[in-house]
Amino acid sequence: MTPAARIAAAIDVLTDVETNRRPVQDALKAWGLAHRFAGSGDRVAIGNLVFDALRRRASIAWRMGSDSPRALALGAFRWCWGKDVAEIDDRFAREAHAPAPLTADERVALSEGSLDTAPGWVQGDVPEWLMPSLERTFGERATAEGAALAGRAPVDLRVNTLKADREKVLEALADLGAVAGEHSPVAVRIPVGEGAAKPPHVQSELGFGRGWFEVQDEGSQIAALIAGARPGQQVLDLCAGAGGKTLALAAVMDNRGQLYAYDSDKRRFGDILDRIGRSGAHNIQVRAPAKADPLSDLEDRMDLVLVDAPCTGTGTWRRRPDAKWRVGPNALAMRMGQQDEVLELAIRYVKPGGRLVYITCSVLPEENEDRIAGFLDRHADYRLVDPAGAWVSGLGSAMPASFATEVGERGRALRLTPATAGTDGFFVALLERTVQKPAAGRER
Ligand SMILES: C[S@@+](CC[C@H](N)C(=O)[O-])C[C@H]1O[C@@H](n2cnc3c(N)ncnc32)[C@H](O)[C@@H]1O
Repeated sequence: MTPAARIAAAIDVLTDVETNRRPVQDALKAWGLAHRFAGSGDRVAIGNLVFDALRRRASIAWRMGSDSPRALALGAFRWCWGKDVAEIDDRFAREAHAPAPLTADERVALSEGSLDTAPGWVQGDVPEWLMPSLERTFGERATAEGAALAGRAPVDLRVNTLKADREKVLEALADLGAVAGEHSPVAVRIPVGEGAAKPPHVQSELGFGRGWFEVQDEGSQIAALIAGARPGQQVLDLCAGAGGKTLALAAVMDNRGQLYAYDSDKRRFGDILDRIGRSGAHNIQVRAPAKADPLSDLEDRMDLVLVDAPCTGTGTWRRRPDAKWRVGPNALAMRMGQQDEVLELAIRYVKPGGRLVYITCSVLPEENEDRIAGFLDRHADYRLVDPAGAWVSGLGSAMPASFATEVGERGRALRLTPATAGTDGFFVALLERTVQKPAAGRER
């Protein structure tokens, strides 16, 4: 397919996403099934253009004076892929299956469209209703943080230290341009290309089948590394999903002790058993929800309970840009309720002196600092542990000061973002249950 025909296809896919309210991956798949002649390079290019258009939807719409699928695709080609109007005009005139020629208004917008007078939420490509929350989190940096969340994300791998070390993985993936991650000592990063560049398919590498590495954002790795799991401990991953953090914890525990992986929705386990098999971890028990409480034997016994809470996923907007424009106030309120609920569930299992680690992949204070402040108000027998010490023990380096976030007057938690850490957005609060009984009136 010609580049112009790919733009036409991207317009079709964006139209499908808009009119049928379809997830973008489903719309891309449907387009592929209906256009079997398209090669893999075409599919990647069309997908890249669609994702870029959604990442920068607000700023493109502002410059184009329209948020139609055509305006978004043209704008992405212009501002995300760096093509000028002359090239677009020329391609549309010459190439087969091109979209209709540019109108005079489109030509003006594409050559002169500017963000100089645009509000912060447009410049940062964030939903307008969330701007106050982002300003609460980031202050004056809200626009820049939003813009960083509107970029493309690299492919991050976590080296599985049960089977390999970082040197070995770097060597095996040298052809893909793999480099060591900046913070996590077990991170390998494959930088993302521009325009129509194909992302690496790391699952077809031999090292993947051998269990040498897993795909996991460096921020998610850091969350697991600072949680404080130790070999020989009893650990519960209460919101395990497909086991991304479970596997990272298993590697830290070096196959010693016991790790329980639970999720209230068994469909979320996905391929967790295959992943565990590949990883060489022998100390993981997966426990599925059942009529009789499947976790009752763990009460008051866990050294560590990890709560990787359900959240709006605002920290993963680079990877799921369509979710950015779909999330609304009701979804946020629902998540906050679930977060309180799962924290209340988690404390059943933490032993006196044990640790409760709360994680979200969100940057909204409503899901992070507010939830933890509320939790600490309700539970006098918990205190917040500063992440700087945990960072030193878990990562073997000093935590950059800008990664700390205040939880009211209660202490500090960790916040990572694409702008500050080059990772997805993550929040991690380390909570410790005191050994003493709580004061009267503040029972758990
Ligand atoms: C952020 S995802 C977990 C991702 C996973 N830990 C990983 O690293 O790949 C949150 C998970 O929490 C689960 N969940 C939500 N409420 C829960 C509850 N009350 N108890 C246990 N799991 C819950 C959801 O089903 C979902 O799979």
